[in-house]
Amino acid sequence: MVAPPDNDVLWARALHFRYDDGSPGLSGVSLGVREAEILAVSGPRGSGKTTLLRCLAGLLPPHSGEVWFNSVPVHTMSPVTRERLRRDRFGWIDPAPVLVPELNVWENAALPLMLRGTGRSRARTAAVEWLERLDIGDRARRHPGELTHAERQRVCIARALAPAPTVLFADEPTAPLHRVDRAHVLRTLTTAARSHGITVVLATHDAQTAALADRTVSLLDGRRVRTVHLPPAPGSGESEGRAACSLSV
Ligand SMILES: Nc1ncnc2c1ncn2[C@@H]1O[C@H](COP(=O)(O)OP(=O)(O)OP(=O)(O)O)[C@@H](O)[C@H]1O
Repeated sequence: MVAPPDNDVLWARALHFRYDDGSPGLSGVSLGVREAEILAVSGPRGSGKTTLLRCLAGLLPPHSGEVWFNSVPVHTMSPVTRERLRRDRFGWIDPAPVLVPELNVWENAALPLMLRGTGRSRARTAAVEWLERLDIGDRARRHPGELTHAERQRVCIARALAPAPTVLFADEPTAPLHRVDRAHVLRTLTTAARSHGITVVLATHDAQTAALADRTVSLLDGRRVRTVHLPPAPGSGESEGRAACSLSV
């Protein structure tokens, strides 16, 4: 095993993953994520973004390849150790909001902190602070069933940020939001990450969202690719746009 570079908080080498039904999820993806970096993973639907995030977060063990977190191998960890790593160091935002219906909004947002052992009162303070930053502080005592879909997603984002994870995996985090809402929530998320030194791995198929990141890696059919914009063909007008092609890297 080759140890990863010191300044990469996450490092993956030659990840391969195939689903039980034979669908190829990843075919040899390597990448490094630097500390406090916001890295966008872009690509069309089905290109492997979710699969890559799940492998990096220790949710899916790759069939081959390596994942390292802060120079510690994740791919050889026992399931219990990986679970503890996810609980204590990682945050996760899904494209659709999933909350515990029996708990109110602040209890939902405080849940990961309480699972880490933070007392109820401190956890509530931290959760409410994040709910306020995301403009839903006034819903803190409501239950998820009383919220709109977009409000529930904001709660999920507050829940992921409240414990200040070392790495936040955000899989299309603003998919359920309207365009105006989306810009505000993304700005809150990226500003929070930058001010707290949180590393973010953000899956998105939206170029505007990817533009907020420090760097983008692109996937196509489970492989990393580089998109090259070709100059317009001689004689064609600018209005016809520019062709692009993807090269495996
Ligand atoms: N649970 C699953 N079982 C079987 N195949 C799957 C499963 N999840 C994903 N796949 C397949 O693996 C490939 C990569 O899917 P993945 O969800 O990682 O892509 P994605 O880029 O995140 O797509 P999207 O933007 O639609 O979420 C696709 O061909 C997909 O159909």
